[in-house]
Amino acid sequence: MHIHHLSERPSILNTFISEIRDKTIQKDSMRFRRNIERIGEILGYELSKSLQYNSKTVTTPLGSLQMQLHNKDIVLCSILRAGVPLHNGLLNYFDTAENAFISAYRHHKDNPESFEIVVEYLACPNLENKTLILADPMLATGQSMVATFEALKPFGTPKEIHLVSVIGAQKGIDFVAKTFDINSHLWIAAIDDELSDKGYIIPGLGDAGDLAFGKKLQH
Ligand SMILES: O=P(O)(O)OC[C@H]1O[C@H](OP(=O)(O)OP(=O)(O)O)[C@H](O)[C@@H]1O
Ligand SMILES: O=c1cc[nH]c(=O)[nH]1
Ligand SMILES: [Mg+2]
Repeated sequence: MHIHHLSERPSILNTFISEIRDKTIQKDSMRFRRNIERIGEILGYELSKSLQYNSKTVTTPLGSLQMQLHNKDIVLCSILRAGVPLHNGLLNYFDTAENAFISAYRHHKDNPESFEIVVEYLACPNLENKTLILADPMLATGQSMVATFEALKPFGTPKEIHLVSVIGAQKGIDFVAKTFDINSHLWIAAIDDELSDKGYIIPGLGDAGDLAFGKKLQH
């Protein structure tokens, strides 16, 4: 898997990452969602440099020219709930993409430190020969990404796969790198070293779904 760690080189991206991490600024949920969306726009722009382009004729009022434009074969799939603002950011740029949504949540049985990933809702177009972008802002253990990938298999074989994430733990990245094809890509804004016993990224940012949409009751 090709790993593109985009904050390795400082840019305006760091401002948005610092705001979603900052324990005071992140409490403004509208700003939190918008920052995730802005990061999605930046990750989408960087990802776009690796897509396939074809020469197309563009006609202006004064003449015409050839331009390299990307194939409109993208399926954008995000994992509910925290994936929604990241999805919106990517869709701002890949505005003709087809869309897929999947729900994956951590179900804690008896022990709060152990959980399984439950996939319940899935709406997906045909993936055969498409460019699949899988988006989830947090890549902690990597289990949600892998469970999603498994659930999407009956919908066809994409010609290329791009994972997009905001913050990842090195352990989770190593796990997904083992599962996904060697030619797939991970576009990630920041990589942290640690994962807590409860599967939280350290220093991370906390619970992205709760910060974007509010606390949920466990059921
Ligand atoms: O890499 P993993 O260990 O699988 O963890 C990452 C998952 O955790 C978060 O979702 P969460 O379960 O908190 O659901 P939510 O979006 O509804 O808050 C996040 O959005 C990922 O889907
Ligand atoms: O640190 C983490 C891990 C999983 N999900 C989150 O929202 N945050
Ligand atoms: Mg959550």
